[in-house]
This record gives sequence, structure tokens and C-alpha cells, in this order.
Amino acid sequence: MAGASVKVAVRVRPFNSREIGKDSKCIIQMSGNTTTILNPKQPKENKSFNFDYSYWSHTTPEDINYASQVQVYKDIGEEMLLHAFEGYNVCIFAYGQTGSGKSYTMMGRQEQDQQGIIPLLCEDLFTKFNDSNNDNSMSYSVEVSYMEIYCERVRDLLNPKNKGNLRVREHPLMGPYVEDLSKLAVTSYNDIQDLMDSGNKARTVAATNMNETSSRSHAVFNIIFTQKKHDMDTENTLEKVSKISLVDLAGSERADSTGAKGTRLKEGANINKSLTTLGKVISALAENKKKKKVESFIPYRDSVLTWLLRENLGGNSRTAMVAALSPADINYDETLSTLRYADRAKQIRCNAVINEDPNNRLVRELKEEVSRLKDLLYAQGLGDIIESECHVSRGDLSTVNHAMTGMSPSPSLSALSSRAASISNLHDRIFSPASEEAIERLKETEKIIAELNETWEEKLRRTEAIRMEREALLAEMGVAMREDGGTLGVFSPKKTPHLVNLNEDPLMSECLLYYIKDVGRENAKTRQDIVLSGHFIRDEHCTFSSTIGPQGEGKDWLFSLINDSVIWSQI
Ligand SMILES: Nc1ncnc2c1ncn2[C@@H]1O[C@H](COP(=O)(O)OP(=O)(O)OP(=O)(O)O)[C@@H](O)[C@H]1O
Repeated sequence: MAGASVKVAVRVRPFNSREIGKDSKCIIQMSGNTTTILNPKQPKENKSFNFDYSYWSHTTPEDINYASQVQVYKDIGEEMLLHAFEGYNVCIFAYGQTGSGKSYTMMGRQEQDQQGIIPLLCEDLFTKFNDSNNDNSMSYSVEVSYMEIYCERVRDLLNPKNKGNLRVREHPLMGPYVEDLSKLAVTSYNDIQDLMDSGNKARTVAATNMNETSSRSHAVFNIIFTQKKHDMDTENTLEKVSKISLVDLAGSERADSTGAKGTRLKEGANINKSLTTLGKVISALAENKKKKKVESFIPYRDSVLTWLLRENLGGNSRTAMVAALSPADINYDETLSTLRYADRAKQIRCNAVINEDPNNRLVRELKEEVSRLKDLLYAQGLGDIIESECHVSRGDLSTVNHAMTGMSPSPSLSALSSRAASISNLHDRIFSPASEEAIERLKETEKIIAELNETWEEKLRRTEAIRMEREALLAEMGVAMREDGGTLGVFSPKKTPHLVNLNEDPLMSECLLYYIKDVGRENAKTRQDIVLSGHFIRDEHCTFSSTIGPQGEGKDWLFSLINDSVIWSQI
């Protein structure tokens, strides 16, 4: 399987109501694997591209050429899942301008069997486990993480305790990773679905708090999937670990085309830093494939996204990309640029290897690293600090120095002054750059070993504790959830719910459901007075209920947040 190319698919969606309203023309044609874009200004200037798959989803399922969610999953998702079972890392990422259909392809909609690649793949994963239930020699475990990259900062979407931004680190043995990102243990498809839902909700809430839509952030859903095969004869256990990364990228439009100014422009630039770097990485990898000898430098480290996805882009991974296309003539420039991007991605080759027994090897290598670092610190005369204080947090000088001097915590005045002198000496010694780095690395490595050594039961307990925290947080917000005829809604018994259009364009069909805090509508004047409770698609299956209205007024209200002020309007 070494040296396989990135699989590239493009998919064109139906017109949205805004495009229909503007009497848009469809500029995409597909025939077999070829996609052609028509230049609306110069009708003879057609451009054609070949991809592994060209998905025509512009019409309705009645059209025999229509590519359904299931077909996209069967071609791309199923193949990648198969590779994961073989023990390869796999990655599927969706690229395209805002509103082109990335989230629809990756997540889809819960209702009407329109689930996208991520839920279908997760469902299939557990179906495959259950199918192999009678093979006693096999055992499986699945862990999930879900993060968001916004303006080069990483947020945990599954653990409400991880409120701030997480640190992206690089360990010499582990490569780049996100420190403290929760990996939660799951035992069924329902578990994973719950996590997906809460992650998606956390993403929308965060975006709303920043007066943004989630289309400005990159979402990375990781499934770490471990298979163990026990050989009864030799009593050996063979382990394969595969990381499945499913990525919904931020909208790819260029900053100038969104009309962004000031802070927005800066945010755009930062968001685009990850996308621009992704483009540069893809171009450099494509160039390298053409060149025979001197390989160009690949700027993985220039953005958080490319750094974290390094292995998936030209490294140890089987990777697929879905480029989402708008069919409308008004989006010609963006759509052409998406097609060119996808065309370059075809050139990337990845050298995937089966990850056999990676944890045993990693723990062994990490332990070797620990003893190397300890030797180094002993050689610098810092032996006692390692014995007693390796686990203290950085900068906890008093504890470290206490360990170094061996003094009691409440020394006499004279002892204090001599201690102070020795502390200042020791301070220089401990925190010389080399030893500081070694101590830091030692702590980091021990933390990684502890995580790797965590038992399955401990993981389940930790996952449950985090789930309870998530629920407590929702309860605090006054949210009670119920499934209403398949339509997801979040309702509060105490507070008045409201529907809000997510997009500035009132014809766009994504909605947020808000309700006002106890202050009442007339007093709801700022962002603090409202609570977000849900995010869904407004279409013929989701009509606004007339019972949703402030203070029993029986009318629906919309509000917009302009500079943090709530502006009301009645539908
Ligand atoms: N193949 C499709 N069939 C039917 N509807 C689709 C399809 N693709 C997208 N849509 C609809 O188009 C709208 C925009 O799609 P989606 O939210 O997936 O875009 P996006 O590229 O993820 O945008 P953003 O960058 O804002 O997240 C949604 O209402 C979605 O349901």
C-alpha cells in the first residue's frame, strides 16, 4: 500500500434558496469522473478536471445520476474504514467555500436518513465489531476526540472543563499533538453519536459567543481505534492501532471576497493561515512528486492545522479529500479555485504503514527517553529533584527548592536566609535552559506514559465523569433536551425559546434556536441576556412553531446580534 495517492472527490450541491431567488445558472457539468466548469462570462472557456470521483448531487434522488450520502460514504468512507481495519491511519477532509456542502458531506443531517460520512463510518465501525463478535481472539476499543481550530487556537469540543485554548506540542517520539485534549472511551455507536452532538453544539455555542458562524473554524474529529488479536497457541497479543481523522475545514473563500474588514479581516487572515498553509503544503508535495531529486521544503509547521495533520498529508496515512462545489454562476471564481486546489491534491502521495504494536513500542521508547533524561539531570547534580519532585508543575519553585534543600516547610529565620541563598544558587542551576528543558521534557514524557498506561476501566470512568460535567453545564444553562418527531430542538421549561437565522442572509436555511434568560424579551438587550440552545436546518421538515414566542405572545421573533446588542424583529 506504500506510496498511494490521495483520493480526491468533488461534489456539487443543489442550488440554495438564495441562488434560486437570483435565478442562478448551473456552471458545473459532470460526466463519469470528469468535472467541467463553465465560465459564465466567456462561454467557450470551459475547464475540465479528472478526479477519482465526481459526485453529481445538484438534482434530486429521482435523477439516476444523483449521488446520495450513502453512495459518497460507500466509495470513500467504506474504503477508508477498511484501511483502518488493516491498521493504517486514515484521514478524510472536506474543502470548499462556505455553504458549498462540506458539513453536509461530513456530518449531514440527522433527519431523513441524510447522515454524512462521519456518522455512517462510526455506525459501520460498530456494526463490523458486532459482526466479528463470535471471534473470541479479537477485541476492539475505540476512543474519540473532537477539536476545533479557530484563529490558530485549539479548543476541546468534548470536555467543558477544558475551557481555554489547548497547547500544541511536539514530542520527539510522538510528533505533534494537542496536550490535554480529551480522548473519550466509547463502547457503542450511541456513545459516539452523543459525543458528536455535544461537540457540534459546543462548536455552535462558541461560534455564537464570538459572533461568528462555525464555518470560520476547522473541526477535527478523531477516532482512535485499537484491535487486539490474541493468539491462543503462542499466548501472544498482536495490537493494531489506527487513527481516523475526519476534518471539516473552514470556508475557503479568500479574505477579500468576504468583504471582511478590521478584526474580521485579521481573524480571516489567521483562519486562512491554516488554509493558506494547507494550500502551500499541498502545492509543495505536488511539486515534490514531479521533481526527481531535490525535494522542496514542506511548511507543515507554519500553521496549527498542517502541523497536526502532518502525517495525513504525505506521511503515514491513507487520505481522501472531498471538495465541495457550489453550482451557481455567481461563485465561479471560488469554485474554479476549489477545483484547482483539488487537482493539486491528486498529486500527493502518502506512505502509509500498518501500525502494529505501536503502543508497546512507544511506551518502551518513552521509558528509554525518561531514563536518558534522568541520567542527564543526575549528571547535572539534580538527582534528588527527580526522585521526589518530577511531577511538580513547572515554576513551583518552593516545592522544587524544598526538595533540593531537604528543609522542613517551616524553617527558622536564620535557616530561611541560608535557604534563600541556596535557593538562588539552586535556582540558577535547576533552571539553566538545558536542565529546565530536560525537566519539562521529563514531565511531558511521564504524562504521556501515564496516559498510555491508563486502563480501559479508568478511561471509561474518566469519560463518564466528563459526560456528567457536560450535562451539568447544559442544565446550568437551563437547557432540557427532547427529540421532537425527529427534529432536534432544545427547549427550556423555564425560559422562552426563540428562533434565529444563523446567516446574515435571511434566505439561508440554517437556524439557531435561542431563548432569553429570565429578564424577559423587552429587557434582553445584550448578548448576556440570551442563551443559545440549538442549531438546525430550516426546511419543509422543520417549521417554526407558533407556540414559540416571547411571554406567550404566540408569535415568532427573530433577533440579530449587532455589536453585542440584541435587535428584535417579529416574523
Ligand atoms: N448534496 C447536498 N444535498 C442537499 N443539500 C445540500 C447538499 N450539500 C449541501 N446542502 C445544503 O446546503 C447548505 C450548506 O451546506 P453546508 O452547511 O454543508 O455547507 P458548508 O460548506 O459546510 O458551509 P460552512 O463552511 O458554512 O460550514 C445546507 O443547508 C445543506 O443542507
